Amino acid sequence: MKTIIGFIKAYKVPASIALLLMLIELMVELAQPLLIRKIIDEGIVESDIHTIWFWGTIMLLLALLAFFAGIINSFFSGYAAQNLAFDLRTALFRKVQSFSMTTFLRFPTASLITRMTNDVTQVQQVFFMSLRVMLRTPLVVIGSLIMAFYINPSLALYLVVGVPFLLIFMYLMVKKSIKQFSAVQKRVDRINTMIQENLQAIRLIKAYFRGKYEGSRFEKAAFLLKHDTSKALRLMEYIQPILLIVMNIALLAVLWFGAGKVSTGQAKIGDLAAIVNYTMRLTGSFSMFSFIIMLFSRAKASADRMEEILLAEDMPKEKIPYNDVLIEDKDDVIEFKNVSFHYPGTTTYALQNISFTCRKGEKIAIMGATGSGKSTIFQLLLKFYDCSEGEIFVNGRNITDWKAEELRQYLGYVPQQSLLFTGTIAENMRWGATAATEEDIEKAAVQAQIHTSITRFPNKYQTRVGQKGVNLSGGQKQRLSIARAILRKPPILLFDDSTSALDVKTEAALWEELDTISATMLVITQKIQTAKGANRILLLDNGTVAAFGTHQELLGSSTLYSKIVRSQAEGEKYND
Ligand SMILES: Nc1ncnc2c1ncn2[C@@H]1O[C@H](COP(=O)(O)OP(=O)(O)OP(=O)(O)O)[C@@H](O)[C@H]1O
Repeated sequence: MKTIIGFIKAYKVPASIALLLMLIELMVELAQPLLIRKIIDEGIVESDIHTIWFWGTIMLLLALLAFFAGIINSFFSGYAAQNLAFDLRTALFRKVQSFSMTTFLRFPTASLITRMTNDVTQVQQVFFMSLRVMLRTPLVVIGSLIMAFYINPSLALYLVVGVPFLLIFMYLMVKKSIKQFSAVQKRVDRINTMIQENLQAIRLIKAYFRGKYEGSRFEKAAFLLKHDTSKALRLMEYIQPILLIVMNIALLAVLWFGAGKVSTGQAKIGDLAAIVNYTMRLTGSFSMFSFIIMLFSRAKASADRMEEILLAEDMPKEKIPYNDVLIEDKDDVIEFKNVSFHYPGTTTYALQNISFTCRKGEKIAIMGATGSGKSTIFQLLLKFYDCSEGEIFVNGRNITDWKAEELRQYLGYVPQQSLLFTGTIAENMRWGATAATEEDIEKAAVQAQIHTSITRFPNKYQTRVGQKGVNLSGGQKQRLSIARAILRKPPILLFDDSTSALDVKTEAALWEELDTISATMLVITQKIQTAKGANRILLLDNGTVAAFGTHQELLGSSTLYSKIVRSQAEGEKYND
């Protein structure tokens, strides 16, 4: 909560103005029964029409003052609450961007989305309501009690009896409901996860005819959300009647004993009317509490969830000085020295004792069965994770001495899954190289074998690709991702099975073009044909190096490699 309060502090000026205006409303509210008392005792009882007119006009003017104070209060409260929501959302987004991969994977994506949307809205609403009415409610309670004592202490005592009981009762309710609303927000997370997964996998669901099954899964999650929300709200439903019972008993006592005092002359009729009026306001404020408790409990749960993100560990601050100067070219551009690695939270090694070197300008193919650790090699090279054991050198410098930003400028990465952003083709290509000219873009597209396809679109490079590039084929998306990486002209290119969707002819043409680029390349592939085009092949088996050498060398020395070659040759024969 402390962190969120830090954000609120930035709006102390508009919030203070709003609170000041709210105090004006409050004072008018508390003055009304006093004025009523005056009108009854000095006007009605004394049959003085002038006094009735005078105090009646004052009452009207005060009501107008409260009306305008309320309008201006809404403006300032709205301004502060909207800006708070903006600040929280952007801070959360920036924080998530700064996460290390380990921290990022700790939070389900849908939960991050809920926290940046729904949770922020909960806090925004409560902040607005606090400045408008929430803080007024306890003040009305305190103010009404003080005024009642001021008018007639012995009658006011009847009101005081119930208040401590109600306060303790409400404290216990808040404690319980915060827990229940945290559970509700978790259910919202779950629903968001399901929606996200389903919309992404809509083709698969249709193809497998699993719409009904997914529908019933969603129904179950939606039912649990409804169930938990009702449970949390039910708690609130108990509060209202209990508050009303206690306060109505107090009101009856005031009326009963008040009537006695009026008849014996110990109190005036106006006093009794004013105290009854304060009691009604007190009751109204207490019943507002149940609503406030609900909003507050929900917002507290949301604030805690946001705080979890804001205080989560981000990438360790790098103490390495930024090295703008191009690093001296070394013959061995990449070197893995006895590298072992297991993902955080697991004990099984994804890579074990990996050693290999890649020379400048060389193209190395990385092969191996699925799960053998190929992509993990790239994850380590990109410094998404630190090695558990061993060392990695890029251009002779240990990557622990590379600033992540500098290293990633040096590496062009084409991920396994082609990801495109909503925008035009040109925007997608320029995404990693903002200074690229139109000629640069076209050249990269030609090299990536995508230029001809792009020119066939009516708007060519200005064609918009939908969410994740839905209007492009798998192969087109892969080539666009490759074009995006080579447009940055990095000295090292990493391809993670990025040509899997290409036909043999297009892929051959692609490598012919890419081979003219002077970059060093690491190419993860499943295809012997692609591997044959590389200078050397690194064959992984269950996280270890099974073989490393040229195609010919491996044919002679590695039974695993020969087996893969034979099986793919047979597959091709079968295809013919
Ligand atoms: N984020 C992660 N957390 C825990 N384990 C992981 C994670 N990513 C991968 N692994 C595990 O590490 C091992 C190597 O995975 P990796 O993705 O490197 O394999 P791969 O050879 O690239 O497979 P594929 O060809 O299917 O892409 C696998 O056993 C995998 O389950």
